Amino acid sequence: MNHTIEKEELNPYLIAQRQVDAAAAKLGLAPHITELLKKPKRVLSVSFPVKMDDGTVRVFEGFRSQHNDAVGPTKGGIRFHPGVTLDEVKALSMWMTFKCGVVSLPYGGGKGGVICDPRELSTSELERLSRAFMEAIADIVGPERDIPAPDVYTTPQIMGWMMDTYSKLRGHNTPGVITGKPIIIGGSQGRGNATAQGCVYTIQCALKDIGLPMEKAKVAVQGYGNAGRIAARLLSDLGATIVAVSDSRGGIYDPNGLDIDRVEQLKDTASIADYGSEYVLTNEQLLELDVDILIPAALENVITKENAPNIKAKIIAEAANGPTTPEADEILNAKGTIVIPDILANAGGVTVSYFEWVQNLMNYYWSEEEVLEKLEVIMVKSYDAVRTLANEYDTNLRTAAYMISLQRVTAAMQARGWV
Ligand SMILES: NC(=O)C1=CN([C@@H]2O[C@H](COP(=O)(O)OP(=O)(O)OC[C@H]3O[C@@H](n4cnc5c(N)ncnc54)[C@H](O)[C@@H]3O)[C@@H](O)[C@H]2O)C=CC1
Ligand SMILES: O=C(O)CCC(=O)C(=O)O
Repeated sequence: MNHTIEKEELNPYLIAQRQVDAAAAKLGLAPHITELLKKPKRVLSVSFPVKMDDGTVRVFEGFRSQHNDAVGPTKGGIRFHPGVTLDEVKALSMWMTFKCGVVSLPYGGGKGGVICDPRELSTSELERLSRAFMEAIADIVGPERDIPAPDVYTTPQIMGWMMDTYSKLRGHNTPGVITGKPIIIGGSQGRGNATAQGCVYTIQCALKDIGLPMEKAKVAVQGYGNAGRIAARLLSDLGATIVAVSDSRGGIYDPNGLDIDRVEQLKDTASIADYGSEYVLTNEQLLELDVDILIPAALENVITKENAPNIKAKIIAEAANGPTTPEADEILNAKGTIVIPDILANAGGVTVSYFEWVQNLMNYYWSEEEVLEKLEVIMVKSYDAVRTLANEYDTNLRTAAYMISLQRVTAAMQARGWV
């Protein structure tokens, strides 16, 4: 008997390349085009010193990957996390290219990351680290080159420090170098909620597809930060029942629905675990709950071939980037689970980042209503286009989303005479 269990590939860069291969094969793309789409155009790796409050100096390592700029300048967030790797940042930059393609933004994809744990740093250490990283990557970013934004454990305040550093280096105010800034220095109305709001628009489309009213939907959310916390709030306001949420320390579950006001208050003042010991569950258990909608909104590779067979949700809305492995995807597709892929489900963030950049370049600012109205049009139109193509090619939403993007980026590369 053969007891060999094949180990699942969890390197996000190799996973992103497999996703490109799957869509490229459906489109019949030439091998050299596929090869180009599977690698970043430019990667910068930096080490830089930061003075700690106790007088010592620590050296940090960070990366900025620019995947493809055929459609326009590269765009994508900066992650501060102890688990950041070069391959992760490369994958995230690829996903940004295809995300911008699905929602038709005039951008390519970029991403940055610093290996650090901001939860262990004081505010002044975090400020020095943020400014030092921006200084280290300043030569390759800029409003017409590559425009960063927030991602895991980075905030509007960090974007503000980075914009200030870049502006000082250039000798003039340059708000368009980064998005997700505080409103007072050129941030956009609606950017704070945008990732979650965009995700909610796509969930509304998917609920229509399966004929389930929002008021009857039970939801579990993994990750309680910018994407997950706001998604839980917005869905709760629309009448859904949020039965479980979690953060890096674990989760809470009440089959009758959590009191979202109380959860938010606990997150701000103590820990969500203080909701009550009888409600506590693990991040792994949360994924397998009997819910209608599951929103992974934390990190990569949480839905694998190990737990995919036990997942009961009818809809998985990937607020996080890369939460589902290709093997898990196959299992979920076979079960008929609707997986709204990351490059569509969480594209609301970069869409409003685009609006922020446009406002910075015009120096003319829009109301929150204008922003949300424009965001909804883009998200619904993009979902419909992906759904239509998926039906036409008898494939899943992820492959269809990639097909739309790959076609767009390929057309841009051809128009420039690259391929
Ligand atoms: N912020 C944005 O605009 C966008 C974020 N995303 C993606 O959404 C995901 C979350 O990002 P944000 O909400 O911005 O980050 P965040 O830093 O605001 O929140 C992250 C949340 O995840 C939790 N978390 C961390 N490790 C965890 C673990 N192992 N298990 C469960 N929870 C864990 C944290 O406690 C925190 O609640 C990431 O995959 C990010 O790339 C995607 C598009 C845009
Ligand atoms: O707002 C942006 O430019 C990008 C946000 C981001 O990093 C993402 O969509 O994964």
